[in-house]
Amino acid sequence: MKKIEFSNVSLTYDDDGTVYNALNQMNFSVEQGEFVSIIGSSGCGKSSTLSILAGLREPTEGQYLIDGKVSHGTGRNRGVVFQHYSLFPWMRADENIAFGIKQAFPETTDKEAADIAKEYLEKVGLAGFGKKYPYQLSGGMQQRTAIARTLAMQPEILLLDEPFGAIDARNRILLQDLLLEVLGKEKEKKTIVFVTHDVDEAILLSDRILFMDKKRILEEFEVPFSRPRKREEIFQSRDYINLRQSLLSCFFSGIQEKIGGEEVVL
Ligand SMILES: Nc1ncnc2c1ncn2[C@@H]1O[C@H](COP(=O)(O)OP(=O)(O)OP(=O)(O)O)[C@@H](O)[C@H]1O
Repeated sequence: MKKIEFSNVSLTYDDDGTVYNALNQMNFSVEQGEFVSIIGSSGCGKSSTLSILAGLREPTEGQYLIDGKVSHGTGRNRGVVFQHYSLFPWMRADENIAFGIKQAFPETTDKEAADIAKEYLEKVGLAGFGKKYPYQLSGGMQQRTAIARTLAMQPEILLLDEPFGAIDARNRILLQDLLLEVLGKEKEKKTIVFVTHDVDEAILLSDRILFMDKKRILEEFEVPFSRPRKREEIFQSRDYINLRQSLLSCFFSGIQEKIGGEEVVL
């Protein structure tokens, strides 16, 4: 069943009278429970796509459907994690999570919200860090907290906009593995749209990868690995090498046109 459907979505930004077309007649869909990554060069419109899906912007033309119904604005069925951790600096980690829970489920008591916050902190490997303020946590720990907050709000759809983009290489690996582990344990399988520049990250995490350029989806690739996944096994397989090569070719295929020359040496 289609959980998300983008139908001829265009988006223009009006920047003080200068109109810029960021998305052009974009079409794609995501199945219920599917993990889809969107990759593409900087400025191709990935974040704009996600902001429409999150309900933070409305398409200028076209529409998007969730569960078969045209959607507008934000909603409890969607949770977003951004690259910058977006925690409230004046709240402790557990309070940040409990606040999210109370926003999503206002009927929850303070005690229930605190218990759920504790449970989710444990899930992301931060048991014992609930009383810390964001400035007392590393970037990776802050992002774990942001992921815990979003998951604790129990969205059906998880939207992640380069969530590990600001994390160092070692912690990035730990967080990718953690995300796979945590998602694998959720009762309901989430539908996920994940924006990244990182080809390896997209292959490791996704069921399908959409390559974006020229303000729309240009190609899509099925990721042929079963779950649970082991990074070492995947990265040594022939399928991985072939898929990686195909994705990199997408990135480089327009490069002559972009830099304006015939003689490109890579
Ligand atoms: N608020 C805005 N006003 C005007 N133009 C914008 C605005 N936000 C984005 N754009 C432009 O729209 C285009 C798409 O931006 P978007 O952030 O969606 O790309 P992206 O693929 O996510 O880029 P990156 O990978 O660098 O984050 C870019 O050319 C950007 O400059």
